[in-house]
Amino acid sequence: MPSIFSYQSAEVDWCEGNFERSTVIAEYYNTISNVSFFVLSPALLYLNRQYRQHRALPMYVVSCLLFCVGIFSMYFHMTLSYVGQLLDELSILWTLAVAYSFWYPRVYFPRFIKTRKHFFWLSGITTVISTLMSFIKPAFNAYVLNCIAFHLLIILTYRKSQTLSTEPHFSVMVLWWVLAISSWISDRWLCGLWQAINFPYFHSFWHVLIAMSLLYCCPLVIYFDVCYEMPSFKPKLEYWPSDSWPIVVPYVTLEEPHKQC
Ligand SMILES: CCCCCCCC/C=C\CCCCCCCC(=O)N[C@@H](CO)[C@H](O)/C=C/CCCCCCCCCCCCC
Ligand SMILES: [Ca+2]
Ligand SMILES: [Zn+2]
Repeated sequence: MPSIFSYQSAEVDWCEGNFERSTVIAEYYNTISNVSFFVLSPALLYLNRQYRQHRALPMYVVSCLLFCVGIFSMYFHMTLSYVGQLLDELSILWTLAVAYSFWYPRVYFPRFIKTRKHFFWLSGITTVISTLMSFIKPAFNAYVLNCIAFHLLIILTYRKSQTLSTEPHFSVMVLWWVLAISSWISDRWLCGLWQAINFPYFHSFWHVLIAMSLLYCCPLVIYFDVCYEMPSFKPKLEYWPSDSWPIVVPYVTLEEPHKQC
């Protein structure tokens, strides 16, 4: 019986051929494309440094977890092991749980939850139970995670409809997310077709595209947090290196005077 650490012991195998470019890395492009997460987390911390000064704990914890997502995803695609798959999925689950605990809007708390501390406990208990359940059918976990991402998108859509000033930024985030999820589904469901045309690389595109959508999603979460939870500041979306460049990285700065959200 193979060990849970052994190569190819995972329930899923992505479309890219195994060991085609290396004898130690099972899926070469799926492994190296996770570098996107190693760029994403320091970029978030550096660009949103003004906000980080006021919300140090959430920013450091989420950035560290995103870095861990990159490490575990690399390990998974390198080995295609059962442990790798669970580490990959559980790191995503815990990152989402921590982000929800810190930033989920108070107005959408269930009726029986009165404070963020109570919400923290609710998220913690739900996540521990989900972690235990994730061992039942690991291949199913990814679909649940994508449903949580869709829920996050709905929450952000409600928030955006209340503060129209984020309009183009929001649309660009949705565009990156649609491209990302289309790549993930293509790789999962249409692998035969991509292998027939000798282009089975859509899962590595997913890694880059979901990191791009997170580059837009995180400043949006920060923007709404400043609007609703930090009344003495006014958030402003800025773009690095400059507004006029074709590809930009958004971030949030804080202005002190009156609030207009
Ligand atoms: C101020 C900060 C707020 C941040 C909130 C966002 C928290 C995001 C949490 C996790 C993101 C990680 C996603 C990358 C996964 C890459 C690893 C991977 O490819 N895993 C696959 C197997 O290799 C696995 O099948 C993937 C399963 C699906 C995961 C779904 C993740 C959803 C991420 C949410 C992104 C939001 C984008 C914006 C649109 C609403
Ligand atoms: Ca494969
Ligand atoms: Zn992956």
